[in-house]
Amino acid sequence: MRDAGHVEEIGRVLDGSQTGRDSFVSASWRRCVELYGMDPTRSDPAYIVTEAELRDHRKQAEWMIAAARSGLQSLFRQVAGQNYVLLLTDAKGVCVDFFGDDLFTEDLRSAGLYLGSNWSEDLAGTCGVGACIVTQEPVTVHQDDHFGNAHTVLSCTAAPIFDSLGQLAAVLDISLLRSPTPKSSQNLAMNLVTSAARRVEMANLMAESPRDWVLRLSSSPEFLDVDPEAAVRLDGSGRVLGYTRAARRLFPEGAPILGRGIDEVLSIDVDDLPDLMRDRPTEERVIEMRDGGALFGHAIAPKAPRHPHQGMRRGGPLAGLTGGDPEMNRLIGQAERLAPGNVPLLICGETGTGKTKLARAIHMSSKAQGFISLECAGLDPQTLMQNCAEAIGPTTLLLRRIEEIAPETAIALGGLLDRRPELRTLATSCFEPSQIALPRPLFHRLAGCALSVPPLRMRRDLDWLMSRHLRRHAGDAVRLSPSARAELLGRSWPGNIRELEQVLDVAAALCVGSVIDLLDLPNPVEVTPQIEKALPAPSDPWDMLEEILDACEWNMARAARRLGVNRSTILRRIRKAGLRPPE
Ligand SMILES: Nc1ncnc2c1ncn2[C@@H]1O[C@H](COP(=O)(O)OP(=O)(O)OP(=O)(O)O)[C@@H](O)[C@H]1O
Repeated sequence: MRDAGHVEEIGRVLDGSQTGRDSFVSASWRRCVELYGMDPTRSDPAYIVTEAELRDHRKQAEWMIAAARSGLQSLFRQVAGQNYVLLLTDAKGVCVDFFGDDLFTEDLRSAGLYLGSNWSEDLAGTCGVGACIVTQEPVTVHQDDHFGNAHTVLSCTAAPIFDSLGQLAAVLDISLLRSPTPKSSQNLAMNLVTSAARRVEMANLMAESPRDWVLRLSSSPEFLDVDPEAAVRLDGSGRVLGYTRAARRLFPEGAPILGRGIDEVLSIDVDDLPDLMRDRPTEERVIEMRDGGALFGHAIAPKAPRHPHQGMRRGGPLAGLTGGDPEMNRLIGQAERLAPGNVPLLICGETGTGKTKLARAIHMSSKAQGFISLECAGLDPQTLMQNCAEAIGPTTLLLRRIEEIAPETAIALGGLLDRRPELRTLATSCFEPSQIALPRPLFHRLAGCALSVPPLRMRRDLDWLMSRHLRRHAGDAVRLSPSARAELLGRSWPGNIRELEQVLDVAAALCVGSVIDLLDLPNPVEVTPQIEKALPAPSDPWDMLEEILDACEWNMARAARRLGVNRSTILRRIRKAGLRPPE
């Protein structure tokens, strides 16, 4: 009776009645009859391609099968024991990979759920894979949503997988031989299959992008690094070379995406990508969208650049750091010449002047492939070693605020650099080189050349920095009134560019309309000498003298070598500190 009712309902839909079916199902039924000339009363068996045809289909889909395999395996593990079967079909609907429970092989075969079955709509009628190919959207075709009577026991949920150029490449289908009657019972299957399809697209994009930047995006900071929602692959000038399906939403509906500049839709350009790398806290990796809203970004640098300097926009990431200030131009000139070599660099300057940004730009202009960034305050020797253990080949080791390194970590670092010549250090410090309290040998290992970043109050490109920040973070329309601009140009900026950015962000949020006026500017925060005094003093390696002596079994010569001083200094310090060797 159910079969007769099904045929009768198809008839009513063809006559234009609404029967409560999803509209994509009704549309598919109409295509089956009117376009493919199918008869709902016939129970046609599944269409299986020949062995030779299957080999061809699998060969063409080889790259997708490889990209999808581990995703499918983990999805199958999640649904193990629940009678689901997973199919990966190519864009024509032919099943090229298959995961099912061996117990049901015969049942699955007779339902057409196995390798080589063709689920395109014109052969199989309304079905999950077929409807997904036509609509290019995830769908559930549940029981008598199917057109042919042969399939009305099945429930099929399918999601499309797109290649990085936006073309449909495959369909991932999760099917049940027997399912509960409500279609909503398949909501979980829908979530599983769409997430798995998204991950396959991500894996595919990553696999084809070792020489390009990839920007991963997520609306939730918690999932940014582990399971991002979308990703784009970018060339050296920030143009889109590839994308996952979910990244479409960033771009205007219907407009082409490939070749567009990422700065057209997000408030960043290619020079900002190093600031979005994983070593930065997630909450600092916020990207504003041109049409409002914000996303969290995770940029992955090319593993093997096409050529150390090739591919980046003319001038490269270093040139993007100056707006014509003569001191900055001189510094950038030095950095450009030093970047490709292996000389360890010590980058000094006040807080917020852009030392870290300069270090990242130097890394991007170097031959190094790996990039490790560590904050020295609180860094223990184990964490240092663990972070460096996985580095293979030429690697940049960025040590932020080297003046805060603990003595035992400084000792470990010296040993590490001895053993691992492929690590090139870039160290930053808020102190002048002469004020940095480090054992001499280590200091010289880190400071092959010292670069000094000028404070903002000395820079003559403040105007350029302000306009650039406003353009990227507040939108093209927002500008400064002449009096607000004059006030900002006259400030002393103890917090340097970081402070400037915060002042502009606050002003842009407070201003009414698109002009920032004097009253919109937050008052400058002056750091008083008392506050400065309260800041922790740089750590002193002599505080660790006893531990160092213990580690050297009280051998004065060894301890002297570790601390980079002579034996008599060690003896003098031992006396001064009243230390005694253990009994
Ligand atoms: N040349 C520049 N052009 C534009 N923005 C810059 C430039 N240099 C730094 N910035 C911005 O200024 C902020 C501070 O930069 P960064 O973290 O590199 O400073 P820093 O000197 O390393 O600070 P600290 O020593 O306090 O860690 C960041 O938001 C960075 O993007």
